[in-house]
Amino acid sequence: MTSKSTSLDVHVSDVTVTYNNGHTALHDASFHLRSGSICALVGVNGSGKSTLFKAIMGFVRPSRGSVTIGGRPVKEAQKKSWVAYVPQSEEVDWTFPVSVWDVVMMGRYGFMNFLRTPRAEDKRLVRESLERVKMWDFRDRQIGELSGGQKKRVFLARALAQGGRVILLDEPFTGVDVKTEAAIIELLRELREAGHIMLVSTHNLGSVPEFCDQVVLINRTVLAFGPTEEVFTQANLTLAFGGVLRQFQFDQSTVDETDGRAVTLLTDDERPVVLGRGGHLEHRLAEERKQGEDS
Ligand SMILES: Nc1ncnc2c1ncn2[C@@H]1O[C@H](COP(=O)(O)OP(=O)(O)OP(=O)(O)O)[C@@H](O)[C@H]1O
Repeated sequence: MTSKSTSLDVHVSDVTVTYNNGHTALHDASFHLRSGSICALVGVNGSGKSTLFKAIMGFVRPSRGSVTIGGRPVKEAQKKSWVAYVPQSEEVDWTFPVSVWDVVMMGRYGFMNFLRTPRAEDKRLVRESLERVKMWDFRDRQIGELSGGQKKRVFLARALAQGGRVILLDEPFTGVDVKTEAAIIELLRELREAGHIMLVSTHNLGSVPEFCDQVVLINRTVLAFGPTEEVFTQANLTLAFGGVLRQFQFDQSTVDETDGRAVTLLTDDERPVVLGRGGHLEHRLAEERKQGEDS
């Protein structure tokens, strides 16, 4: 395991991935993630988000370009369990008879011998991780008997138990209620403070400005990458989503006709992103206003 202070920046440089059937799912993709940051990965279905995750995990090999983690090749990062993955619900066989405890213990497999006998340290880390996501009381439950949000938290606990410094989250908010979403976001913020890197694929555009420092907009290549307020513009989102993105413009507030605000909602049918008259992110402004009032 690495110490908390080890910087494990992720460099994706000109990555092209072509599958065995000849399909190029991703070409010339480049971006860079710093320690202690959260980056959203946003794109339509089939735009190459999972392919990018697989390239960072070392499950597919780029035909061109490279991915490095802490300056090392992904194969080395894989051996050291630096990269952890929180899967989409659809990828998991929920009928498989394993308990919550077993799933989180899987995060420790990379540190065990071939008999997979957990040591005291493994058990301690599993317990701590379950407590951290507030799922300790559910440790003996079968994984299939949990709600969508609880399942997500268990897989996040597995990533924590693994000690993953780079955590890839695939659609963590699908099928979870607003309260659970807020709890997951809070946890991701804590992990950011602790120096983790998180790359979060999401269709939930409205929550991205709430917690993501950066955004990668993707459609078979990186269309835009940078700070959220620079990348999350109407023009870029339209470029990434094309006709899928629905736009609503409101020229007047229904609450107070004289407040002079006009907003645009952009949504691909989950939580919309709200842009003000000048195309700025409304969420950021609301937060800045609140901070101003508090200070
Ligand atoms: N193993 C594979 N062999 C061939 N083509 C593949 C393979 N995996 C994915 N693809 C293709 O590569 C493209 C990108 O797929 P990918 O799963 O990376 O997209 P995605 O952005 O994660 O999609 P979604 O949002 O639907 O999960 C798609 O056209 C897909 O059909």
